Amino acid sequence: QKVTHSLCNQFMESRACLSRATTCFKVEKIKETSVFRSTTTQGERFTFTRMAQQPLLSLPEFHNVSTGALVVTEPLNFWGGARVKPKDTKNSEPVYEPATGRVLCDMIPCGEEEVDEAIKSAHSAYLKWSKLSGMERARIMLEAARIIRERRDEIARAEVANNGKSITEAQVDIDVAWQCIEYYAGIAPTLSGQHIQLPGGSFAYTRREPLGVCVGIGAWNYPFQIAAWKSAPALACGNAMVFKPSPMTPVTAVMLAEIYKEAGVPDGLFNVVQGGAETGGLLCHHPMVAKVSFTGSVPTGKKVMEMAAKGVKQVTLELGGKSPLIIFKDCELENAIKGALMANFLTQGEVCCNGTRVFVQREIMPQFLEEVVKRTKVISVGDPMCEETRMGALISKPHMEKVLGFIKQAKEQGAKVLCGGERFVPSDPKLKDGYFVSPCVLDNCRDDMTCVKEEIFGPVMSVLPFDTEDEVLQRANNTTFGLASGVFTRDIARAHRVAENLQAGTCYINNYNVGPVEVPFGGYKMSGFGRENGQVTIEYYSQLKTVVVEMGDVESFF
Ligand SMILES: NC(=O)C1=CN([C@@H]2O[C@H](COP(=O)(O)OP(=O)(O)OC[C@H]3O[C@@H](n4cnc5c(N)ncnc54)[C@H](O)[C@@H]3O)[C@@H](O)[C@H]2O)C=CC1
Ligand SMILES: C[N+](C)(C)CCCC(=O)O
Repeated sequence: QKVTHSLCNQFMESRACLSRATTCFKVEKIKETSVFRSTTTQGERFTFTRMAQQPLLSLPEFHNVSTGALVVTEPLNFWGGARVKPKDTKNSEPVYEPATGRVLCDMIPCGEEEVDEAIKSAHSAYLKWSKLSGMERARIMLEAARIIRERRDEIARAEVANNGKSITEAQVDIDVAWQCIEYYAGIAPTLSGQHIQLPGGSFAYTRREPLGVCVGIGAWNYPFQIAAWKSAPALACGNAMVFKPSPMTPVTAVMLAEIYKEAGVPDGLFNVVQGGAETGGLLCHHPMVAKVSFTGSVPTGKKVMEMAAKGVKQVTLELGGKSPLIIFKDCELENAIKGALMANFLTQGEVCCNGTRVFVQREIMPQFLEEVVKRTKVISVGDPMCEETRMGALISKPHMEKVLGFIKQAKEQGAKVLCGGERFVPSDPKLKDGYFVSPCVLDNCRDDMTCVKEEIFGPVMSVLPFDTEDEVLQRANNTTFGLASGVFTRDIARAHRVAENLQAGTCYINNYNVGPVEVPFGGYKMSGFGRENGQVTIEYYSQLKTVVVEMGDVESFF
């Protein structure tokens, strides 16, 4: 209510201010884009965004929601500027709150007709949005970033209820989301081409143009943040987007859609369709889609690429990893220990770039293990809505069982569990059916064990001893994945040499899992291609047109 009032006031003030100035400004409301444009008597154009032409869209009130209390009943699809009720509820699937195992809402997948409607809605918005200048797009995006900042807590709480991660982490995720939108808003006005001089006064220039309708397909580990990482560069370049969240986390993407709408984007610019593999397939095959950006597993990534290949659509793939973290004996041990914990236990270990193969130089192994185990044992696992909690619940019961299965298999293959690795039942009775696993450190690991080769996507750190730099580099690179890597050492030359020789899209030196939005993120090898974040991502959401201009006569051979 408070927000609604303050924005309405702002709007009324803007209108009042403009009507006071009617002698110099002709005000015209451009309905479709929700951008108010005014022309001065001198004919200069002045555009500003604001926005609330109607009472603001209602976001569910998540402010004080506690674990076990939220039930989501509003439709979770969004296109044409509004939430859309599903046409057919027959394939509905329950969505669980990971911390309690209780049903939070139903995920009702979109069928062919709905996907088609969403894509057509995106296309009509694209035709308007792509004609705005970068500055005009930027203003609206900055407003979206501001609204996210203002609603950080309620979005974070919804994310916690749906994903199970701790509120502290969810708040950071929401911050990263608005920072990403703010960052690309800053880049939007800088998009430009080149001017090339040719003989006889002729010349050519290049224009950076959008692709059209882009599809985003998200994973369940960072639901809101992934939607922002994909939509921000897409929108900055002048594209529209249809986003499909994971069927396990359908709740927060639609909040982003409402926020973009409130900020002033044309209806249809950012749409949400719910569904799983089938809906994803419909999106990838649709002839009006120009690009697919996917985050998820390697097998699904391959399918997405195959489907996109049929329509020669561009693809960005953010896939899994089994990243190495190399800790040399000359490191600052305290930081290396903190780095190893950050590399393994964020979001209950469900992070694609986690450094889950921790290579420790043999001489410092005893001190390293002692400290890491001591600190892992005191990680507070429990109610993810509590500020004190540091680790919440895994995404689903089957996923929890899969993670526990990996740990069992590791033991059978000779690994030693130094701590954790069991289902954890918090004392609070409402959490007794939650999907909690105590964070686990595995010793006595070998490179050929399943826990060292495969992505577990749970709170499991595998520790491996090494002796020399050459040996550890060879072992670290002996994987089909290549998303991230890390090295802890005080030797500056070694740090850069190791970074150069690790086959991965990111190498962290003396830290791990920091992800400022200014920095490109993406994989080598089977961890995918294309990048998210950073300036370079503009290249993945735009195309270059060359315009050649003849200033003389045509020279013809004929
Ligand atoms: N790179 C990353 O950040 C992530 C990696 N993973 C890995 O993947 C494993 C399985 O997790 P899932 O969520 O089941 O990943 P997934 O790869 O099956 O699903 C990711 C997204 O793709 C969609 N999808 C599934 N099949 C599709 C198809 N045929 N066409 C188009 N879209 C399709 C899903 O609905 C979801 O939105 C995890 O255990 C983990 O190892 C999972 C989540 C994130
Ligand atoms: C951990 N962080 C935020 C740096 C990267 C998350 C990427 C992902 O798993 O989708």
